[in-house]
Amino acid sequence: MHLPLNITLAQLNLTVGAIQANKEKILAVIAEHEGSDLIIFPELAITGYPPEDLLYRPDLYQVVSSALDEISAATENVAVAVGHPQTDGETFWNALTVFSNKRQVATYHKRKLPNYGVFDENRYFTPGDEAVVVELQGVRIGLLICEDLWSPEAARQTREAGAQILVSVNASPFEEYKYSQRLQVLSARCKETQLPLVYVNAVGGQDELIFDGNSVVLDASGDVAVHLPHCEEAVVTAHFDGVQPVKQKLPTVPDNSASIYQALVLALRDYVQKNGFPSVLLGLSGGIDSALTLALAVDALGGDKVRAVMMPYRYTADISVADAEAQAKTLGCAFDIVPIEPMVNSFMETLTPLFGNTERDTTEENLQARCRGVILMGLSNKHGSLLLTTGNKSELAVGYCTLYGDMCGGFAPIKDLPKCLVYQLSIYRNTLNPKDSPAIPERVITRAPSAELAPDQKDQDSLPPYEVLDEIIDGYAERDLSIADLVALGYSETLVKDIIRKIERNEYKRRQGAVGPKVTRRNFNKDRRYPITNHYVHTLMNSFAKNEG
Ligand SMILES: Nc1ncnc2c1ncn2[C@@H]1O[C@H](COP(=O)(O)OP(=O)(O)OC[C@H]2O[C@@H]([n+]3cccc(C(=O)O)c3)[C@H](O)[C@@H]2O)[C@@H](O)[C@H]1O
Ligand SMILES: Nc1ncnc2c1ncn2[C@@H]1O[C@H](COP(=O)(O)OP(=O)(O)OP(=O)(O)O)[C@@H](O)[C@H]1O
Ligand SMILES: NC(=O)CC[C@H](N)C(=O)O
Repeated sequence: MHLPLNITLAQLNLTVGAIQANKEKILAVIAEHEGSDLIIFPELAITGYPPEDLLYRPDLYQVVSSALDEISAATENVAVAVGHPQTDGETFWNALTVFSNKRQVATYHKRKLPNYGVFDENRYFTPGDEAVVVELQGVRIGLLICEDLWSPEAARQTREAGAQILVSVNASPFEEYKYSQRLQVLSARCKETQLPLVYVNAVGGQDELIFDGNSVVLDASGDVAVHLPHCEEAVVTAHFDGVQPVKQKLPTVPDNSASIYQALVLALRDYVQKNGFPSVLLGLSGGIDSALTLALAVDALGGDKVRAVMMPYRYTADISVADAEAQAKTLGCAFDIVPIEPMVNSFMETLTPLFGNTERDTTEENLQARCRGVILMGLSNKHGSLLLTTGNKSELAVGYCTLYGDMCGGFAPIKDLPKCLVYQLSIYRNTLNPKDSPAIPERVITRAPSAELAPDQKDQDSLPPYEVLDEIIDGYAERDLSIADLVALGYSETLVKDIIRKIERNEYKRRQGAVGPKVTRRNFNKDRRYPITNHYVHTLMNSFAKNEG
């Protein structure tokens, strides 16, 4: 006979390195949920995730230890499971401790350390080597940490050690379609072990990572009984009748566009707020990238914290100025028009004699982008406002952006969105406004994309259609397809080789670019760490030529 059990899932937004503030947040939840039997916090809750090389600092462990003492002292009426790094001076573990009755009941060490994609846990931690099960109200609870669940072994061993309910603490980052992928994995573990699972994820933006929450309780058949919201903090108590979770009303799961959009809003808001910026600004061109970035910024921070600057030059169409102004008005943010003609002319006067008898080329185009960068950085410095840079994944892939020009900025909200996804999210965002006041003017979505750096310039003068470009980038950079694979998909060899060369040649540019949130399965940051000085592209081209010959 088991007593009813109440388990509280604390899906909190914690801040990396803010050990005292994180502890205070944890203590506040404990004080509010003393009627619960067990409160569960996310993976490495004390330090936030991922603490990266902070884990090398010996002083970190002293601060963690005194925070844990305070948490332990608050557990007179409720048990608490809290994640933290731990060391004995030589070995370092990713740990989960259960406190109850003001004492440490058990500490579990993560057995499966993720070391792929954005993860680096082998750099810091040694894997644990045993299952840990604690008994609460006569129910045996097995402890797991995030990656432990992504293969069958650890959950199976925990069941063999006597667990009747699995509890997992997590810092599982968002990417497109991650929720359904995660649910399949979790559900498989429940079916294999025939045990229910309480899965508590972190929420919040942390540099390029977004933790999307979506904590769940699954029953022993792998069906969802409790589901916490996407990209919001939430503390929810799940009720267990014996070892069976009682089903609660489930929230609607946002579709692909909504889930990405909300994740980007969270990432932007947390980056700005956690880094202490009072406001943001951006260059608003009348094009779709800056328009979507503006909508995200206003949704994240409110119009009063956002400034848009239109900086026309002689190639800027009147409709670009009109659309930029209309959008800023609809979204209620500050808007300035600052023509760059005098600046460009002055630079050209100085540079022309130095250029000698050279032809006009992208140098002159880059100068326009750089004049805009100087204006925006001046405003950023003067007002302490963070400059948002507006490049998307397709442009950054092929280097279609100017260093120290439109790449100026401290955060890049859409850097991991291929251009086609920029369109998809813009169309989605417009469904949230009344038809007569779209968040993004319709013409911005329907007109042909242009950098407006030369007369009548269109992106497609230098690049293939974005549907094609995005497919090739996805195939080559995200799925590691070969030239032959891409040609077999129907793309011309010349085009495939040209895009691959551009991708490889522009690693240096991406490396200098601002940080921004991961959305795709493989971003150009932690997920794909390519050398800058790198001749593999020649190897690739040569070996393809040989295969063909
Ligand atoms: N491996 C390497 N390591 C370090 N630095 C390297 C490098 N290779 C070149 N560089 C340096 O980088 C410089 C070239 O880079 P950069 O100055 O950026 O200029 P670049 O890549 O030559 O030109 C920028 C391109 O982006 C297009 N654009 C610009 C602005 C906005 C948009 C848009 O639609 O959004 C498009 C523009 O039309 C042009 O085709 C060279 O002068 C060289 O010194
Ligand atoms: N006339 C302009 N006024 C203000 N900012 C501009 C202007 N032109 C370019 N920018 C800034 O530089 C970025 C690069 O934009 P550009 O127009 O060159 O091409 P894009 O990548 O198609 O971007 P967008 O779709 O926003 O126009 C813009 O997103 C914007 O932030
Ligand atoms: N922190 C972790 O162990 C995360 C790894 C895991 N595979 C995930 O993305 O959910």
